[in-house]
Amino acid sequence: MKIGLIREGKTPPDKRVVLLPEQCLLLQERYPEVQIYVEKSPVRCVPDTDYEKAGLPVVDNISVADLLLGIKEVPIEALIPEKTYMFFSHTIKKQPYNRKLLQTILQKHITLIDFECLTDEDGNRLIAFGRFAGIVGAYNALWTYGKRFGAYELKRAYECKDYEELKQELKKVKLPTNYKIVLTGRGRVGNGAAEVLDAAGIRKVSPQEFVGQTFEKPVYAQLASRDYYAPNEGIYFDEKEFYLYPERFHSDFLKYALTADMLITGHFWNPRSEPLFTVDDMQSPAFKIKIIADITCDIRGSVPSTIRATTIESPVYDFDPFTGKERAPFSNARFVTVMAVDNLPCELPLDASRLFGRQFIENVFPHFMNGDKEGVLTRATIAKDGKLTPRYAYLQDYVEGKS
Ligand SMILES: NC(=O)c1ccc[n+]([C@@H]2O[C@H](COP(=O)([O-])OP(=O)(O)OC[C@H]3O[C@@H](n4cnc5c(N)ncnc54)[C@H](O)[C@@H]3O)[C@@H](O)[C@H]2O)c1
Repeated sequence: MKIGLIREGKTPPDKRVVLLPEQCLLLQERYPEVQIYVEKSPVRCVPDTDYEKAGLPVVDNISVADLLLGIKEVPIEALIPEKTYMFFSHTIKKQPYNRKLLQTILQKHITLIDFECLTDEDGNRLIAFGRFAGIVGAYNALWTYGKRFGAYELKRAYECKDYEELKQELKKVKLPTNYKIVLTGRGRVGNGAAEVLDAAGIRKVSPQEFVGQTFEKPVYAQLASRDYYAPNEGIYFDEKEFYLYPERFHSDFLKYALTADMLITGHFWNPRSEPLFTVDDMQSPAFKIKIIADITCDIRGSVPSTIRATTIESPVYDFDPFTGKERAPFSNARFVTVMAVDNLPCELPLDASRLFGRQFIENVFPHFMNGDKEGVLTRATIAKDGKLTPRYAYLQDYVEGKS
């Protein structure tokens, strides 16, 4: 099997890659029938010469490979007919900006396997960048505090060579006594963010302690959905019911908003759920949060002050709860500063790629070699032989331009 690592072609270019040189060698060692080719790229976080040094062919034209691996959407003109591609296509929610991409994939008889759709039988994702989104998101939250209050200067995450250097930077963080950070989510993002807060020496306390006590040191609490959503009827919180019928639950987050200084989100949010709080809540003098790092980053979703995503170059804006408008960062003590970068793992591309590659080798590639007996690849295949597969047939009207 010939695998190709493609050059990322989206603008701005993404520096991440599916496999680092040593991971390519590992895959070839485990599966001698595999040969990996690398398309030349001036932007990848690993220079072409590192692949060459590892003895991997670095080529101008990747059409020699059958299975092509990338991260972001492939430019339409670069799509090679009849190949199998794996990347994040961002088409399964009928994203209008990628309609042409899916149309072209079908026209060119390309097999598209989407990384986002690779799950086990219980629906758990097998490969994702969440941990590094959490790590960079929490770091950016602490960077924002330093800037807003002039307390310390951190390098930006993308200026750090790697995660190790980022952890060294965290030694500069100085938060006041009893500074309280509330963190939502206990999945990949939530746990990645918790890693950074731990590395910054911020003590973890229970949600009950967080609300009810004062502390000599800065603290954080990591919340599960049950800690901040309550059933409309009865008192028993059933997680399965919450995932299936979020409209049967209401937000109980305000008790945290009245005691926390900073919010970092890392939960998954269903649009049928209530937001955590409202803009009216934010107008109350008792609403204490002044910095929100919304890693979840659904626009006007669970956090009403996230009125747009921000960029790595310009990661924060202020939100004025009294007008509902965006303002210049750090421009007024009454405003809430929002960090809503939606491509956080790109700030640490090498570490994020390494983790992704590891998941690819351990959780994904074996399914190519075992005849996909568990149906993992089939479940994630959106297009094949010029047609949508049955699982994704609901995209037909989107492809036809009808929705
Ligand atoms: N800003 C960025 O750059 C960036 C990057 C990656 C992911 N994200 C976002 O972060 C969020 C969390 O991602 P993750 O990888 O940690 O997900 P995950 O599945 O690992 O964890 C999700 C968390 O949300 C909770 N949750 C609440 N309602 C849920 C529901 N209906 N279904 C599933 N889980 C539910 C889970 O209990 C869990 O704690 C997602 O919205 C994702 O899009 C943002």
